[in-house]
Amino acid sequence: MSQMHVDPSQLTPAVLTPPISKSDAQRALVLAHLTGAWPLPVLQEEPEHYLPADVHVLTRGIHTLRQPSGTVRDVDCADGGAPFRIFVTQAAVTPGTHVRVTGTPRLGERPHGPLFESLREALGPSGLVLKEGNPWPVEIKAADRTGEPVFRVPGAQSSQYASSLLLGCAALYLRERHPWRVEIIGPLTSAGYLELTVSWLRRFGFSVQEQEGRFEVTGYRAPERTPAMPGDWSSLGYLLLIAWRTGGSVERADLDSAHPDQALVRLVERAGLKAVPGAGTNTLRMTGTARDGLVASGTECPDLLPTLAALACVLPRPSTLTDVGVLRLKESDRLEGIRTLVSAFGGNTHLEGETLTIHPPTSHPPRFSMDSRGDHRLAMVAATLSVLSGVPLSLTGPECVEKSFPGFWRQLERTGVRLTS
Ligand SMILES: O=C(O)C1=C[C@@H](OP(=O)(O)O)[C@@H](O)[C@H](O)C1
Ligand SMILES: C=C(OP(=O)(O)O)C(=O)O
Repeated sequence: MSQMHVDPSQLTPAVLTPPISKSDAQRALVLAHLTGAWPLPVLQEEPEHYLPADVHVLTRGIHTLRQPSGTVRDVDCADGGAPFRIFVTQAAVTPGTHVRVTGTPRLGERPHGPLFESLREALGPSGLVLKEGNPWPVEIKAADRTGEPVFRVPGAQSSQYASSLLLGCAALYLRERHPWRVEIIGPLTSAGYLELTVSWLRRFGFSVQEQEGRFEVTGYRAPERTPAMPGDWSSLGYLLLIAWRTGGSVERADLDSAHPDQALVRLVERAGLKAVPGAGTNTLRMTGTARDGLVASGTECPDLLPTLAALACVLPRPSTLTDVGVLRLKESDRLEGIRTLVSAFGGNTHLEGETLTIHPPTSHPPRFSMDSRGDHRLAMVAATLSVLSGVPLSLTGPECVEKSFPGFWRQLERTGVRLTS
């Protein structure tokens, strides 16, 4: 595992650029495939080295589904939760498909059972084969017919099950020309991501009816143009905080995006920070002086909580993160990761039920160390804390940022941070 030293002693203002959002791109990829807009022009225009690895993962998966059927094909989903879950449903509803899917050990450990069960319940009687290895490979032979047009799935662990199934409903609607729906059992976590899926379906011309936990695809009419791809609000979270500290700005910060992590703009206001327009379209900078702690929920914006935890370490008062249980189910146990980061920086955390309180340190340490545990967000969040505090960081495993933000280290260098191995 490689080592990186982050030296934030000579910061300078810069205009910083996030990558496109992998969550938006994954939805657009599937819908482009289904509606005849493949390959998606906006992705072709993006510099190859700036595309999140998870976008490549799903692109390869869909490419497989577009090949003539007949042979068993292997698909590697690497560490991609959403790409894997989205791909599984598309494979299950694409007649003639027979694939063997693999991924990292961590992806294999993450929960997928409710999605598999939902697919088996709806499509198993119609010929779907979905066999789990230990945990890999997951073998899928598509259903050749269908039955009752409904997928039922629990909402508690992940919104990705419902998003994946709703994209499956779009595929089945186009095939059968009658409505298909997803019924969510119990409360839905990360609901904003299912709304993101609905918003992409609509942008691609699908009609979606929503009513008390039921999401139904009821129509399709080709749109006049393919929608634009916004900058990634999860990545904008790190960059906006870095811009606050360095006096720089960020571009591609589209405030009309439907991404849940746009909540950052509202959530930091409690701490005394404000995002204001910078020079240029969709350019923002951050002003204000830290005066209080933060309050944020893992149900609203799970991927933002590690970023907010980094900010919490440099605020004058404690911060509260609620509904943190879902963080255990990500690329690493991020609840544990946040607690480790705060304590490496000299602060304290207190967990009561699903609520984590972060007490910032009274004085900053001379330096701190962090192991990313292969989790892109922990790597970028540790580096963000280093910039926010001016404290040098020794980071183990920096390369995992590829998953969502391959250009992260280059952006950090633009703002004067010196990186050495
Ligand atoms: O649908 C998506 O693109 C995502 C949904 C969220 O996951 P959960 O719904 O599992 O919380 C989020 O954490 C993940 O990074 C991306
Ligand atoms: C949880 C994440 O992604 P996924 O679930 O798609 O692996 C993430 O990017 O923070």
